[in-house]
Amino acid sequence: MERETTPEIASTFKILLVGDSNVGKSSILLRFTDDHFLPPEDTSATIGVDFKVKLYDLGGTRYKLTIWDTAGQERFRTLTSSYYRGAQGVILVYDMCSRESFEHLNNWIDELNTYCSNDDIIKMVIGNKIDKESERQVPRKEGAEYARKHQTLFLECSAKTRIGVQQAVEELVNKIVETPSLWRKSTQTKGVISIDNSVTSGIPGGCAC
Ligand SMILES: Nc1nc2c(ncn2[C@@H]2O[C@H](COP(=O)(O)OP(=O)(O)OP(=O)(O)O)[C@@H](O)[C@H]2O)c(=O)[nH]1
Repeated sequence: MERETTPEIASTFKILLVGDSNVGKSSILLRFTDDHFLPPEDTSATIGVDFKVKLYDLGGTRYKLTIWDTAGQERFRTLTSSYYRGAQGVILVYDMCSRESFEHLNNWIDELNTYCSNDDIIKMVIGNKIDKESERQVPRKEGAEYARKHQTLFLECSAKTRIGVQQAVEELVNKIVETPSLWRKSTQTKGVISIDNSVTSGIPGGCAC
């Protein structure tokens, strides 16, 4: 009988979730890693930073994703610059029912440009909560236009219904894989975090961004 072999991990990618408080970053992460959605009464604001690790197979190759969920609230953002270190991808999230969170994307892009010196980093803008279509404040077209202007990937999703979540991460990882200059550099550099499937409040690390 043939024995199945566990594929080797080809590379470890660090992906960040940033955006205003309450847009659904933690919910998107939970949906992606555990296919679960917490009701509003069970959610709480992220303090500092959390991350989850997920093994991810793409085109027969296995990658380890460390996905960092950063606090949207200003008062918890004391470690900001270190979040970006060693990241290959960043997901900028807004709530499509909140024009304010969409308009604040500029601040998040400014922060990214300030703290991340790696021009190759793959960016994706995500409009979350599309299950609340009747409360929409940001037309899809406007989100897509914004992304085009800033040369980022774009998707709308719902962490609640799971629509678009898997696709978002898949598109981002695909793009990272297609940009070897990003991850070759990082895997050759010491300090890439390697922690098994657990959620923990972490001290950000990794290589220089
Ligand atoms: N209807 C709906 N509600 C959502 C969705 N995603 C998140 N929520 C709700 O939005 C609220 C905020 O979600 P979080 O995931 O905690 O938001 P966050 O961006 O991580 O917030 P911070 O940790 O403060 O930065 C919670 O009440 C969630 O239940 C979604 O896709 N649809």
